[in-house]
Order: sequence, then structure tokens, then C-alpha cells
Amino acid sequence: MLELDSVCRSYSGRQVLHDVSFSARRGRLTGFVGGNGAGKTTTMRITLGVLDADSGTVRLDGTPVSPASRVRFGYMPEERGLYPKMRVAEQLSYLARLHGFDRHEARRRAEALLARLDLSERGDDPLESLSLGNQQRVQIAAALIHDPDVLILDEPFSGLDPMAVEVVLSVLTEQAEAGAVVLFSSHQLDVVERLCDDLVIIGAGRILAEGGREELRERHGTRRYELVTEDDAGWVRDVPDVEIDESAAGRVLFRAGAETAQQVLQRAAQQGPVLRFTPLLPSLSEIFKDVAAQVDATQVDATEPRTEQSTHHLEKEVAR
Ligand SMILES: Nc1ncnc2c1ncn2[C@@H]1O[C@H](COP(=O)(O)OP(=O)(O)OP(=O)(O)O)[C@@H](O)[C@H]1O
Repeated sequence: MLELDSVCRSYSGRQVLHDVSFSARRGRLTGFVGGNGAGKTTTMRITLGVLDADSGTVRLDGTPVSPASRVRFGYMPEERGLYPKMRVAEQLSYLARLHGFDRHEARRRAEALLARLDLSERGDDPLESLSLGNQQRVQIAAALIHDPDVLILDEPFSGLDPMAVEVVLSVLTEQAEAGAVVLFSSHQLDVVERLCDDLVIIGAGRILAEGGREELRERHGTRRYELVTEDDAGWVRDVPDVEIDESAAGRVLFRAGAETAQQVLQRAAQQGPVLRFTPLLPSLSEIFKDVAAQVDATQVDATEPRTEQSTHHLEKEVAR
């Protein structure tokens, strides 16, 4: 397990990470989400040791991470860092050689990864001649070339078409299934929602929520319910403590607490046949809005967008 414990960091006197603590488990895909400037890249760079924290620790399996243990880390930076004019396969072999593999093994690894990422036919082409999406696949191959134990990827899915997302996802899933920690940042909530097992939400340099995807959906956001009845269900509108999202003839989509929702169901059953009653869990974007909306206004820094503020009570919740 990779753990960050009370990591703080300032740039030129401005604190951008405030006691950042979270964990990413082996065998799971952990999505790290937050708006622009929330602190994702800074956190990842500290985890990798390319940037120092002002305070706090990063541990892997309970042991503070050292330069020696970071050799087993793989990183795909946001500012993609390969050589544009170098041939793709040659570049990957070169990186494998830097990790200590002999020429034969380096070439084998490069070819296997190119095949895995559907890029075998582009191995002899210079990187810059590939489309941006394919260049990104090469970046992912570069991060994986030494079969890392901890894989950290900054926005790996941005700019990929749906087919490429699936290819990259299956590669990352395989890596996780082999026991690696896989942590990836993203601001595409719909993509993260579909792809990750666990989630860490950061805003204005503070962890706002973390946990399993389903657990967070259970815990956050107002539960919605869909009621479909044979007869008109317009009466739901008049039930106290019910907020209607959509209503048409026999179908109502409403928000309510669990008890009120049960009362609605009972009343609907008394009135006639109930064709469907479904609790709907909030989507990740709704959770994100929910945690951002609970921001403590006293923490507002006028220079940052609203979604990037902090909240004391969310911090307490995360600390539980
Ligand atoms: N080298 C730097 N010097 C000064 N401030 C910086 C530096 N790097 C980042 N920051 C600031 O730190 C904060 C966090 O930035 P960071 O890049 O970690 O966020 P992010 O969540 O990765 O954002 P994005 O999704 O836009 O890439 C921002 O306010 C940013 O302006």
C-alpha cells in the first residue's frame, strides 16, 4: 500500500498542499481527481521524489519511500517527456537499458509493450510522426517498461479515443492485478467513475474525500429515487420533504431522505400498482459537486475557483 501522511508543500510562501493524507492499495486502480490547480501534480511529484515536501511522509508498505525504493516506481508525467525525433521502439529499448536490462531483454520488453498497446506497426517511426493519442500510448509504455511496482500517471486518459481508453485501461488493470499500486489523476469525472476502484478527491490542496467508488456513492450526495406507477404519480409533488427532479404521468424522479422515500413507496402501493421503485446512487460528478458545495466559506481564497476550497468538516470525515 502507498500512503501519504500529512504532506504539506508551499510555492514561494503560498501553501498549495495542506496535510494531504490518503492511501492507494495494491491491486486496485485509484483515481485521483480534482479541478485545475487542486494539487494533483504536486502531490504526485512529491510521491515520486522529484519534488520535496515541506513536511509529511510517503510510505510504501509501511516503510518511508527512499531513492532506492523509487527505482520500482513508474511515472507518466503531465508534461510528456520523450524524445520527439527518436524512433518509438528504440526509445523504449533505451529506457529499458537505463533501468539496467541488457540489449536483448530491453528490445523484448519494448516490443511486448508496443504489441500490448496496439502500436507494433509504429515501432520504427519517430515519436513525433504519431498522432497525439498514439504518442500518449508510447508514454504509458515508457512508464511500464521496467514493470513497476507503483505506477503513477498524470492524466493518462486525456486525449485518448474510446478504443485507446479501453486498451490503456486493460494494461493498467493487468498491472494492478499483478499486485502493483496504480494511481492516476484525472479531471474527467465520467471516465474516472467508470474506470477506477477507489477514489481520492482533492480540492485546493486538501483531501475532500476518499474511499471505494461504491462506498463514496453510498456516503455522499442526496439519494434520488425513481418511481413508476400505473396511475398518475403527480401527488408525490405534494409530499413534504420531497424535491422533484422530473415528473411525467406515471413516472417521478425525486430526492428525499430514506424514510420519506419509503413513505412515498407505501402511499404509491396503496394507490395502485407500482411498476418500479429504484434508489439511484449519485454519480461521481454529483459527489464532486456535493463535497465542493460543503466548502467552508471562511476558507475561501479569492484567487482560486470555488470548487477548490476546503472544508473543515470534510477533513474530519476523511480523518475518521
Ligand atoms: N512550480 C510552481 N511554482 C509556483 N506555483 C506552482 C508551481 N506548480 C504548481 N503551482 C501551483 O500549485 C497549485 C497546485 O498545482 P498542481 O499543478 O499541483 O495542480 P493540478 O491539480 O495538477 O492542476 P491541473 O489539473 O491544472 O494540472 C496551483 O495553484 C499551481 O498554480
